[in-house]
Amino acid sequence: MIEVRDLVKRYGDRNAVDHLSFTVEDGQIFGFLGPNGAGKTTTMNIMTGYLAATGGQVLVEGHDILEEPEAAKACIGYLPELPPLYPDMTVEEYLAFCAELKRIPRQEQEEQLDQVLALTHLEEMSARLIRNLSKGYRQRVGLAQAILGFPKIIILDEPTVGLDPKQVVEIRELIRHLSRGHTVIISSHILSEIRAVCDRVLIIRKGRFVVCDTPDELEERLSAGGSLELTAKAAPEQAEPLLRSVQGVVSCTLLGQTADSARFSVRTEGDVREALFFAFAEARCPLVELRPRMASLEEVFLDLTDDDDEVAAQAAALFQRTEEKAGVRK
Ligand SMILES: Nc1ncnc2c1ncn2[C@@H]1O[C@H](COP(=O)(O)OP(=O)(O)OP(=O)(O)O)[C@@H](O)[C@H]1O
Repeated sequence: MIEVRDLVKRYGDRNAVDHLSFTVEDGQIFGFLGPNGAGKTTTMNIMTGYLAATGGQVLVEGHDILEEPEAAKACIGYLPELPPLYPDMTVEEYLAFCAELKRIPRQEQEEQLDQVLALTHLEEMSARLIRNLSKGYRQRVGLAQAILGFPKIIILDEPTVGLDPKQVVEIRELIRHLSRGHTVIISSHILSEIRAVCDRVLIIRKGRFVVCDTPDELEERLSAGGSLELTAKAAPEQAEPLLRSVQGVVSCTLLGQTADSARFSVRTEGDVREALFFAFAEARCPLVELRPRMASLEEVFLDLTDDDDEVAAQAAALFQRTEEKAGVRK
C-alpha cells in the first residue's frame, strides 16, 4: 500500500504538487491521470524517493520514503519517463547490472533474469546492444529492470509514450499480467490508456486532487449530473447566450452547425429541458432536437482538467454534488 499525505512540491513560487493526498491499495492497477504539466512525474519521483518533497509524507508499505528510504525503495520498481538505459550494454548485461544495484542475491540473479526476460518477451534480444533496439524494445528493457527483484509495487511513468499501437497493446497485456502479483501505478495524460487497464483512476490538475474512483463509477456519477444534446434553428452566436442564460446549464460546447442551425452538447445540473424549451421558444428559435446523452469519461476528464479554472471548478462542483446525492464516499 502507498499512502500519499498532503504532498507539496514547490519550484520557486509555483506549486508543481499542491497538497495532494491519496492511497493506493494492494493489488490495484492504479491510474494517475492528468494533462501535461499536472504534476504526475513530480509526484512519482517523490513517491520513489528520486526527489525530495517540500512538504507532506509518502508511506510505502508503512515505511516513510524520507526516514526509511532503503526499506521503502525495496518495495518499489520504477520505470521513469526516460529510463536510464546504457546503450553500449547488451540487454542481459544491463539487467545483470541492475540486479547488482538492487542487491538481488547472486544465487538468485540468473533465475530472476530468465524470468524477467521471459515476462517482457526479451529472450531473443538478450544479447543485443541496447543502442540497436527499437523504442518498443527499449521500453521493455526499462520495464524489465523495474520488475527485477519482483517488488510489491511497480510504478510506470507514461509507459506507452512513443510506442506504435501494436507495442501499446503488448505493454498493456504485460501490465495486466504483472497486476496478478503486484500493485501497479501508471501515469498517463491519455484517458483511453488508463481506462483500458486501471481498476482505479486518480485525476489531478495543476498538482491538485480532482477525483479518484473506478472508471465506471466516474462515468456513471458524472452522467447522473446530466448532459443533453440539442439542435436549434439559430446561429451559434444567438443560441449560445440563450443556453447559458438558462439556470442549471453548467457548460455548452458547439458540436456543429449548418446554414440555419447549430448543434450543442450541454452539461446541466438537474433537468432543464422545459426551461430550455421555453427560453428558445420565447426567442423564436425553434428547438428541433433535444435529447439526453451520457457523458463519456473523456468529456469528464477534459472538463475536470480544463486549463480554464472556471470550467474546471464548475465540473468539479457538479461532480461533488452528484457524489453527495449518490452518497458516495471518497
Ligand atoms: N525541475 C523543475 N523546475 C521547475 N519547474 C518544474 C521542474 N520540474 C517540473 N516542473 C514544473 O512542475 C509542473 C509539473 O511537472 P510534471 O513534469 O510533474 O508534470 P506531468 O504531469 O508529469 O507532465 P507531463 O505529462 O508533461 O510529463 C510543470 O508545470 C513543470 O513545468
